[in-house]
Amino acid sequence: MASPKKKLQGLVAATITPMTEHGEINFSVIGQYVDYLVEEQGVKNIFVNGTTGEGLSLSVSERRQVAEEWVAKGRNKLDQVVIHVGALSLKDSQELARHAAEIGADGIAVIAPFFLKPRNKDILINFLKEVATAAPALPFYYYHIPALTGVKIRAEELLDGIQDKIPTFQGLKFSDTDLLDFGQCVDQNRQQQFAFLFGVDEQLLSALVMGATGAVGSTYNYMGKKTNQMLEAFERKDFSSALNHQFCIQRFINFVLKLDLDNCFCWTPDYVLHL
Ligand SMILES: CC(=O)N[C@@H]([C@@H](O)[C@H](O)[C@H](O)CO)[C@@H](O)CC(=O)C(=O)O
Repeated sequence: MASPKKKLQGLVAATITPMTEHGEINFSVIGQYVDYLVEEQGVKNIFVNGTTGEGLSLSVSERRQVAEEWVAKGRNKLDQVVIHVGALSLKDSQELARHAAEIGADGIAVIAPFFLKPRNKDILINFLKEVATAAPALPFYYYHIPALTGVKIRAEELLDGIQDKIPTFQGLKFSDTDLLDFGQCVDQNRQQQFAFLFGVDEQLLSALVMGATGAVGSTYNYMGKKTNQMLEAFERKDFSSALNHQFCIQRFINFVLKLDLDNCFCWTPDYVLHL
């Protein structure tokens, strides 16, 4: 079984993929980006090529290069670099999983295929297993984001017996607001050492109460420091302060939502600069 250096916990920034004005990846800023996360935001884990990183809009070649650059620039600075390798093509996904292992990533994550969707848990597990098998030494995370994939198979159902099928399964990245499903994932797997990573930044405090062990999100790129204050308050059982931090984060996110930005889905620091 894959054994990570240590369990993935705390904040994980879902990184933006920096682009030039000509639509090419701007590799030159990734080193500075790592330093910014670590030094200014106190965030030492990253999730690359996910939703925020627009991994599914990049070519396989671009995804490989982006992953390589983050791993290289994060070496000896970041704790863990998880690469999202989900794709509609199983072969692409397997190639990206193998590549993540070769370059020394700390884990891989996969979303459900979202065009010809798996009709049930077994079909989805089989797909995930085929990808996980391509990187047998890497911790594997399932990335549950039903609002975007349209795959509504409950995470709780998926996790039932998952390590029998996917021995490298290490945790769940849960990007959904269904706290019943999330809570039951935690409750029914207390004997396991899974990472339960919540992905709705504006509701993280509720998920901490349910047993989240960490969080993956876009806003930790620039509100990592603030969110870390909330995690610290929660840890010392100062729930009033934790709630104040969460409300502050919510006010920001609510403000951005009200901007009604046409076709803008990513939560980039540009928004912050406009505040
Ligand atoms: C749909 C979406 O982009 N969700 C974000 C959240 O961090 C989200 O931006 C935040 O909660 C604000 O709504 C993350 O769950 C996505 C994520 O972790 C990723 O980029 O892979």
